Amino acid sequence: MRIIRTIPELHAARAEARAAGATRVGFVPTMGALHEGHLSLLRAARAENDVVVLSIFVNPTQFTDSSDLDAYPRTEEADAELAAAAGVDLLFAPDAAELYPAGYATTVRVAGPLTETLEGAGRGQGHFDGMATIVTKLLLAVLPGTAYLGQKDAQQLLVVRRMVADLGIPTRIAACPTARDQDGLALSSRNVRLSTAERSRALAIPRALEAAAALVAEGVHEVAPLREAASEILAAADVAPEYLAFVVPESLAPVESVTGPVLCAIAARVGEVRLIDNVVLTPTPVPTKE
Ligand SMILES: Nc1ncnc2c1ncn2[C@@H]1O[C@H](COP(=O)(O)OP(=O)(O)OP(=O)(O)O)[C@@H](O)[C@H]1O
Ligand SMILES: CC(C)(CO)[C@@H](O)C(=O)[O-]
Ligand code: BAL
Repeated sequence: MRIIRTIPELHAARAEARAAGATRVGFVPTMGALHEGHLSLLRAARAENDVVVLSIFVNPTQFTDSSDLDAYPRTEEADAELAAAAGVDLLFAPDAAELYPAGYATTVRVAGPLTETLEGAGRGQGHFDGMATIVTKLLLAVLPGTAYLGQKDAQQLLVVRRMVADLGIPTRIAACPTARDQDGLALSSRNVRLSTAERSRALAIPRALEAAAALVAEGVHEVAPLREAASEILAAADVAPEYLAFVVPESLAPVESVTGPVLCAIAARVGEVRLIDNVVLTPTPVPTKE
């Protein structure tokens, strides 16, 4: 595995690989502090490509809360070991000056409801502006055929897909399922900042999602009772959601009943740590009469 710090070096490594006959380039963008969720993305990339590129960059422009940026875990050495073991060929780990040199002045903005609601409302428009900008820059630096993103950040996935389509970036965006700990908590780099007590309270988030999914499986399709059941579980753990949303997965428009796939998404602060998770609810088919 080669560790690469600059964009020209990355372009050269890419050209070298292509000259050697490696045509399929898979890319996994991350902010590091790698966990099994990231590794599942790398496995998907490894299975489908000749060259796997991983980027690790804690992008300052997508953090709208400076204490969140300061506290973001950074574990570069352990990350490099995990990446090499996962079969990464090129680890792109630039510093901020490489991606935002003096005089940098360009922002990529995906406008409209995809970025105004949920995470956009909670973290501010700057979050998705910073994310879209860095993902564009990373895609241009890596020029991958496929980029692998996690469904845990469902809204990010939608925003990236919109942006790639709008800008005509020739990269397929592959969505990978959310990897969870055995107890159901979605893996997240921020989980290391939870105390033991906070971590057990945080379990209310996947349990609330599971409760909504279980009710749908039992044939409850109105959102009101689903919301009530999920809210009760969160409240019992003293977790106040920033949002508990039931929305159309492609448009994020709110729904009142589950007549097709519905994204149920939660953001909640547990102690100092803001966590997100989601599940797609699918209505049970109505049995047809003989
Ligand atoms: N549990 C998970 N399962 C699958 N993919 C994940 C998981 N957690 C993160 N990812 C994906 O990994 C990529 C990099 O995410 P990132 O580095 O922000 O990790 P993270 O653990 O989500 O961090 P944080 O939750 O602290 O923002 C994103 O595409 C994200 O959706
Ligand atoms: C896609 C990403 C690497 C851009 O900084 C980040 O938002 C993340 O880790 O999900
Ligand atoms: N996991 C999405 C990137 C972020 O939290 O900023």
